[in-house]
Amino acid sequence: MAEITLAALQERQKHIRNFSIVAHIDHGKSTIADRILEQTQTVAERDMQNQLLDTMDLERERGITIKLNAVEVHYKANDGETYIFHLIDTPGHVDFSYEVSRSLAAAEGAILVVDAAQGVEAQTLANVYLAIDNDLEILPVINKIDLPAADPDKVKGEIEDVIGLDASDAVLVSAKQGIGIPELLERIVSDFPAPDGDLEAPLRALIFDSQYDAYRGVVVNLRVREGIVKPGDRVKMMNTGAEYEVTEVGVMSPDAQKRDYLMAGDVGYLTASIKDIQTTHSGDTVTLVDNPADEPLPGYQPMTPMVYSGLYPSDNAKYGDLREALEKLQLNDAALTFEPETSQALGFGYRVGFLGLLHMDVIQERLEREFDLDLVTTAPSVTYRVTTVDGEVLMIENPSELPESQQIKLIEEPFIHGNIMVPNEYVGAVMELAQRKRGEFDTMEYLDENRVNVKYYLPLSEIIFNFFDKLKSSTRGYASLDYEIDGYRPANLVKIDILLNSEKVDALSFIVHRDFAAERGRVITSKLKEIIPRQNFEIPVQAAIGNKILARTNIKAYRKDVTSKIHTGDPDRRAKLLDKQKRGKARMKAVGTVTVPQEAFMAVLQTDDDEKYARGN
Ligand SMILES: Nc1nc2c(ncn2[C@@H]2O[C@H](COP(=O)(O)OP(=O)(O)OP(=O)(O)O)[C@@H](O)[C@H]2O)c(=O)[nH]1
Repeated sequence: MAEITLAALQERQKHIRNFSIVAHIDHGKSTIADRILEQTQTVAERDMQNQLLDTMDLERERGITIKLNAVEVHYKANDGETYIFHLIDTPGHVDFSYEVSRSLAAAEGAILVVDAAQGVEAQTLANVYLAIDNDLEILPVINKIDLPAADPDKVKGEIEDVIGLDASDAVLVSAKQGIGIPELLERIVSDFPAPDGDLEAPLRALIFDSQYDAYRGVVVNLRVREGIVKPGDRVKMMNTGAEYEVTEVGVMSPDAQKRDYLMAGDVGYLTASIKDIQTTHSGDTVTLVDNPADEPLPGYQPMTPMVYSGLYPSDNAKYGDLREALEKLQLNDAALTFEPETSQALGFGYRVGFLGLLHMDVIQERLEREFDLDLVTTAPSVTYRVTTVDGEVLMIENPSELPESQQIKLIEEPFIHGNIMVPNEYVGAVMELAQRKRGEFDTMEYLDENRVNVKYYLPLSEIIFNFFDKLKSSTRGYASLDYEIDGYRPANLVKIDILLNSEKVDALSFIVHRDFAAERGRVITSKLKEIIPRQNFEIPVQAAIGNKILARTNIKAYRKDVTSKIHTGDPDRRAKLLDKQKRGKARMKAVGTVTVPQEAFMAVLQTDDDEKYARGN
């Protein structure tokens, strides 16, 4: 370390380029990242696989990026110099946009990828505005120019008209065929600025993510803004005040590589035998104990969860394990929030806040896979704002906690303002759907001669449940949606309780608009009848508002045991089915006298038109 001069470090800093890739989902971010890794020989050809930066199994299986990933790449440019790129891949789905904003805070530039055949979509806009808000230099890239339907000139026009960015010299790329990647690499060098943090200032490094490693403790991912950090330094987390001695620093390339130091401009990781996960928060600033900075860097806006759901271990003895798992996951997912809750039906669990249903799905699956837990999850709910007759204002995250109707003066629900981008011919279908979901039309803007941005105000509860799937199916996949929260609006809402064998099951209660109550009550009771296995006595299933029964059906008593027989000769298939049964059984909960499978808690999400869709009407 001693022989490295300040001038050498400054020279190195001039060769750093930190950038992120933003795009609408499926426009090709991960494929472009793969090509960059390949052409800079960051990964040997034999180790190359698709979606290299999507390291979680879940990401590969679903073909989506969930987590941001930062990787260091060395590129020898046409000017003969070698540049250090820190490439930060980000997710495209709206549920994960907080990951996008975190990665943008670590970069100076953003590659904006737009599909040459699809053009600008809703999340293209949302993500590029995040980049513009972060003062990043933006380099437009038009990808998939190999497609027969590609129309790069039209897409350039859209980038200029809709986003207001000069796209005349956008890089034309086919990530699939490797076309345009050499030009893209040169443009990264010429268009993006080098970081300019003061190397001699006290250390200030922004934590943008972290993971828990059983051996090394918390691995902190950071962007060094000023100063230098190296092993042996005593560091301090400026917000939590915790102090540690650094054991290792390094970068991901794409595997972890130790370094002697990280300096202003670098994006890398640090370990310090941090076992207490509560001390390390994304958005906190790391400084040196001996030479501390005066002020922390601006952190991140805390995320407000959009949906809440109850998570309960199937086996009550695993309650402590669930808490530990949630704490560890929170380290890696700053948007996850949770607090203890109890349910008469399900016992001890947690009310967990998510950014959307995909986020919920991902968290649930990570808890089950990475922490080996079997969970029962209750139907997701938005947060309702209730004003009582006494003037008290309550935020209700759990429908079963809604006060009795005579105590309620006003119930309000969250609304969103949505941009729905769609070809002309589907505008009618979009409006019909939005109207059916209690939407209020705002305005409509033409993107070009055959595409429109339709703007609606809609209840968040309708959006998170199944609006997006409906939107896709009624526009043959052409519509894209992005939204932001637009505050609370009063609504005529009621709570529906479900009774099994005349006992109220608190975990099955839900809140719905009064106009849809009777219909939903009917759909749900018949759905529960299908899902809940027969037992040796008849089970009445009822939906009620207060004492008023809306719908009722009966689950007949069984006559013989049908579950024990599996009619298949194939031993593999038999083993698989048995395994499924075992897992299925683990996810059942005995509620009073009735055994309720996990699916039943999600039946609430079914609406009558789901049934119609399922029947193809
Ligand atoms: N024809 C063609 N297909 C491409 C090209 N680039 C990517 N694709 C395909 O487009 C699909 C989406 O690519 P990804 O790289 O996973 O997209 P992404 O933007 O990273 O998606 P998320 O990570 O889920 O947000 C994949 O099926 C790719 O094979 C291209 O240049 N040409």
